[in-house]
Amino acid sequence: MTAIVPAGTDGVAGSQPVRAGARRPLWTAIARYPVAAVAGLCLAALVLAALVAPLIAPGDPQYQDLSSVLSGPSGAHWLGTDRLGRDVLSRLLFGTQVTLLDVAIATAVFLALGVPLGVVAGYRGAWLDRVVVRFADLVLAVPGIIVLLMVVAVFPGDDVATMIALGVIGCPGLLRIVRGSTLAIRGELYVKAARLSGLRTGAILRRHVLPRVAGPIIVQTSLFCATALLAESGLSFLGLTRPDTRGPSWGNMVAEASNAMSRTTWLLVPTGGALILTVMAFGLIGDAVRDATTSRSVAVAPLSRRRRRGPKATPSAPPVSSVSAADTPILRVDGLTVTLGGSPLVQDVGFVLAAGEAVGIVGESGCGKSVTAKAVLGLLPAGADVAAGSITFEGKELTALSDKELGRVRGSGIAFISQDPANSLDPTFTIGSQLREVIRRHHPQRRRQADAEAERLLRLVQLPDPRGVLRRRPGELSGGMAQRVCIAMALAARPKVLIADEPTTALDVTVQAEILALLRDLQHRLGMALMLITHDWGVLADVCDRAVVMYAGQVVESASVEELYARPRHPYTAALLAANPHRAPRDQPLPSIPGAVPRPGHWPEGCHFQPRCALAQPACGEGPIALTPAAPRHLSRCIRVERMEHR
Ligand SMILES: Nc1ncnc2c1ncn2[C@@H]1O[C@H](COP(=O)(O)OP(=O)(O)OP(=O)(O)O)[C@@H](O)[C@H]1O
Repeated sequence: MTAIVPAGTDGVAGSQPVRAGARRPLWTAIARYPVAAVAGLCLAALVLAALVAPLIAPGDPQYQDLSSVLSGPSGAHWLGTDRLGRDVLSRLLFGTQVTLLDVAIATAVFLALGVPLGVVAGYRGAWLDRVVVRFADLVLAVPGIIVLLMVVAVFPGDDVATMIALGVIGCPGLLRIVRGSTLAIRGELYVKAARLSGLRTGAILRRHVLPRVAGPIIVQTSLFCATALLAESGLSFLGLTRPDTRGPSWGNMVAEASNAMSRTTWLLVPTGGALILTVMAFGLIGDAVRDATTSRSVAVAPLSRRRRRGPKATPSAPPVSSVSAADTPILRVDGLTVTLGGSPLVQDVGFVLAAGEAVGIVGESGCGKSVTAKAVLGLLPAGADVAAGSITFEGKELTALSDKELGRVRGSGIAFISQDPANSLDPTFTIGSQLREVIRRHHPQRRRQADAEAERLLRLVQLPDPRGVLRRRPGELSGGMAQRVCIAMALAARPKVLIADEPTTALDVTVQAEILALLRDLQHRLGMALMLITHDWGVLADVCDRAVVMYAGQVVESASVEELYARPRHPYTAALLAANPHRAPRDQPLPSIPGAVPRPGHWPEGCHFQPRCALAQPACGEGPIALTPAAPRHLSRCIRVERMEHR
């Protein structure tokens, strides 16, 4: 057995952070680009000038002083006058109002279509994604200028209609970028962890997805604003939008200046300069946000994109019984077969978990341990389905539940902790914020109460300085601390079953021992059932009461841990135990099992282990072998079980 070091402070407070540096807020990151900051200030000044134009403009923009036409800058007219003697500064200020309002309309439509459609398509996937992508392809395929001219023809002089059309034409670019970013974020472990902790889709999108796609959205928006500004000016220059008689815009001021070009070139300077500077400001802000978001992602290191959410499990066929009776089972898996593309990933898997019991699922890599856990959580990979069998939690059939109902069970009934704590937490938010949200999701309460509960949970998982930890971001925590926070989050809803998928794999040895001791302690104190996935017999012996051994998608043996250690009744268990470094004689080479676990779709007929088994005989390959009692509360899937007894 592995010696467990009592939980202490080693590897908790003193360990090195998992990632260097905390995630900087976007605005702080942008502030590092002075040119962009100046561009931002210029834009802000422009918006302010547009808002207060009636107060600061020297005169009426339409007032004609025919005694002073085409005059240059003077004390009376700071920016001169046009061909009708109208004050250029006043026209520029009022024109800013019109032009910026038009740009704002187009941008609002661009954002209102691009962001929600992109996020929903990327997050939901399936048919919704296909419909949204087809819509984007369709809009992209239609030449934008033709659409704009058609709108201008149908709504002559209506700049609002033209700007709405511009927003629609521009949105597919944004939609595709947001969709792509959301697709990547959806696969992140912390999004999966948020789903497992029972957070609603809206809350996940708001808290975990939108902040991460904000950078690309701002970049695209600033570029679109520049395009909309040029398009608006171009169309009004051509006289295709709002006529000059309804007030100036930058476009019709440029048109006026070009008509007077043969007499003076000055008229083009104020409006042309304002246009160029504004387009440049949008571009510079876009560049700065892009650079800032890139450097932020580099600072926090790429997150893993491993497991994706699968479709809802389909109701199963009648169960094939392959489990022993146990005291008040809280979780019961019976005859479970999961297929992917018609080929089984796990087959006829059965086991029970009694309330307050710790059961270990053990086996080599690729035997189906994680697929079984994902089936229980209703989070199978895309394309995988429960083809047969039943999974009941407190007597409720989970395979028949809707996504929403399963969401309620996840987190509050069955919680999950993964092997990758660092990536299970959203790097953008503080630990306090993430923990508080999960607490309030399951038990609505005031923020102050939730803060106190968060602190209590961090104390429960033996984190020193819980208040300090609540203020930190995941990047500032060591691996051991991050796993303790994940455990605290899993416990927030007071679950009855905790599934831990190799929870110590990513941690160093001392911290591994501390986390295992913590899990065992919590399981006893809270009376929670624990399903621990591991390939380490030492871990199993330290934490679990019973073990379920899996090989090539099947349960091949299940019994109490002591019984398995003392009297394994399946050659695979015996071979695994013999290869266990904790039990092997020191001065002899460690025995290994010849060959490798066959991949799904390549399982042999009959016993899946027989090609690697020293006891195999022709009958082992003749047909399916059932999991049958080999001793009281001891099941084995082997027809040579008697031979095992006499070894
Ligand atoms: N999304 C997927 N697509 C295709 N095959 C998959 C997928 N997920 C799992 N599998 C296959 O299913 C089998 C069981 O995988 P699973 O992850 O459950 O194994 P495991 O026993 O948990 O191994 P490990 O200890 O390495 O996590 C493996 O052969 C794996 O390649």
